[in-house]
Amino acid sequence: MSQRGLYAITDSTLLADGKLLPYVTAALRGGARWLQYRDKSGDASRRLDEASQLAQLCKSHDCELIINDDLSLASRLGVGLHLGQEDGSLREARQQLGSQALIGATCHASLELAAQAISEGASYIAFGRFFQSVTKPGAPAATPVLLQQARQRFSLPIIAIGGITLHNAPQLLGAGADYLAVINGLFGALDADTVQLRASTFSQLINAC
Ligand SMILES: Cc1ncc(COP(=O)(O)OP(=O)(O)O)c(N)n1
Ligand SMILES: Cc1nc(C(=O)O)sc1CCOP(=O)(O)O
Ligand SMILES: [Mg+2]
Repeated sequence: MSQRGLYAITDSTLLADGKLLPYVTAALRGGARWLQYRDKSGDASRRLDEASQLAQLCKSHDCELIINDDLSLASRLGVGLHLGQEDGSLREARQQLGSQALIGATCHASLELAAQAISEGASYIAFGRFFQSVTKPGAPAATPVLLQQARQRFSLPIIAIGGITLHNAPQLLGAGADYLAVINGLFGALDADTVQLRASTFSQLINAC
């Protein structure tokens, strides 16, 4: 598994109307290393269907698939999982998914939440939001200094999220982020070609740091 890269996150509003597969394909062609399926609908059968298709796509592009919020879907597909503070037990997820599974935790702007997540079995820690986010405007704010502190204290992958664009990404990379988790700055594009170009530019920025 690569240790740095672009972490693309899907959004059911941005990727409605048949855009999910072509836009994700474009992100993977552009070099996204991790993909999170983030769908807040309660439509279990559509979620299973979409996540299964994404699992195939990720496999053929050597990309890790991570399911947001839903341990049972991650377990069913044998893929990774991302849990927020209100999304259930990391220990239970680790137990159910096994020692090799990629399991991430939202840590907001708190090194203590990160230390706790690591002790409970997280494979990566995610901090944010670093900039104003169209997708999640109410998320608590974090600053790049936090990334520097996390870098000094923890050795597992550090993820930055929230309002990230090609323009502001270098600040976070310079402060120590390993992965940039992006929704609107990647998928908020008029066509799939633009998504691919953005993904490859993010990937180049990350590799250059
Ligand atoms: C990589 C990454 N970091 C943070 C989040 C946010 O998770 P959460 O706080 O559970 O919020 P929702 O995404 O579930 O709305 C994330 N999804 N991914
Ligand atoms: C899902 C999510 N979680 C955040 C956090 O800070 O925990 S910010 C966020 C939204 C990320 O989307 P965009 O790249 O469009 O800002
Ligand atoms: Mg969540």
